[in-house]
Amino acid sequence: MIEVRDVTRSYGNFKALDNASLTIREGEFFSLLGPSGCGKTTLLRMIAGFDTPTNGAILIDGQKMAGIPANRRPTNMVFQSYAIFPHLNVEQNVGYGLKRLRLEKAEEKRRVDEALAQVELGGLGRRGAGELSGGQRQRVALARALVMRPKVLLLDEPLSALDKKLREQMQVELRHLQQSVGITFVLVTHDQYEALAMSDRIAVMFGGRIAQVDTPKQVYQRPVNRQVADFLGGMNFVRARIVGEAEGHIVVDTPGFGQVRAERPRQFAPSNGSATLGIRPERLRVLWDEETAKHQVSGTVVDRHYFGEITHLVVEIPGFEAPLSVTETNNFGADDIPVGAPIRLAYDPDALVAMAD
Ligand SMILES: Nc1ncnc2c1ncn2[C@@H]1O[C@H](COP(=O)(O)OP(=O)(O)OP(=O)(O)O)[C@@H](O)[C@H]1O
Repeated sequence: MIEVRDVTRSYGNFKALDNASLTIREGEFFSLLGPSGCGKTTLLRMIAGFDTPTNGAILIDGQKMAGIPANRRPTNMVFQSYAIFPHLNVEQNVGYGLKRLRLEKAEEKRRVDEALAQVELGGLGRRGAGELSGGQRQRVALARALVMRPKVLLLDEPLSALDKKLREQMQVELRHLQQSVGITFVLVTHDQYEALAMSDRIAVMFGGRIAQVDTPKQVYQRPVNRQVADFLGGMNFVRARIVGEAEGHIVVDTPGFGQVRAERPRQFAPSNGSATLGIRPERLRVLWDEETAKHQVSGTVVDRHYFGEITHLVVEIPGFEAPLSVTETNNFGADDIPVGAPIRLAYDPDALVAMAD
């Protein structure tokens, strides 16, 4: 288990990390997600022991890490530029870190073979580093870290150099690998899809602060504020007036959706009387022909963008301050709806999320 307790990292007056606290559980796939410069690499490097907190403490398995150098920590890091040695073959690259353990030759070979099998590179041990694809090089870098049998594997944007298709394939593989070896993975990424696809839990960070720590579904469906909602994908925002409060819920009124009961936002100051209501574009559904729904709004299509499997519609609704974005699959012909056409949209009130303003 990793505990980050009130950790700040300052450079002069600038705080790269500002009083961050979180707990990463044993065996968890945990991601640090946020835009460039939010402090995620800074936090990862401090867990690894490559950097030191200005204030606060980092504990691994209950032990304070202050003063313990990187090579004495139960962690191992896989870097973005997967720094494998070009003059060594795959086996030599993977076995490199084992040299200082002075194992018996047979034991060393057994561990290298095991690590290569874990990343599905068995049989490629004699290949030169220069004779590998990008995906294979990434696997060598992973094997090189796994061979040290760390309790925690730290990954700094490990897939960012790969093209989209390979990256998606490696995301699945990395997740399987983590489940089969059962060790804790901490991943730094600025790619929300990557974090959502792979993680047990995600810490979303902005400007050196941790905004939310939750499961992928929770951060996506129940973001604590607009910033988190926006970073994790498209979101329609509607300003709402708070007209009632109940246990764990609030009742809000909007000109467009009327009165709805919503889960009470976690970061919420009830005094100011207003909140923001959000709904994801894919939670609005086009109603065709005579179809009706209990909850629906009507408007006009003002723009349309075709993306192959889906179409993105922009819909103006009387009473709404901004047009709604709608993503609809092309199964029923959303790609043929003309701009200017009248349209009705169904929504589930449970898909509306109230956020602090
Ligand atoms: N040695 C340093 N001196 C001064 N400022 C630094 C130093 N290292 C990092 N910073 C600043 O701290 C902030 C956080 O950096 P960090 O590398 O943690 O961001 P990040 O979220 O990992 O971003 P990226 O995805 O671009 O790597 C940035 O504004 C960066 O410029």
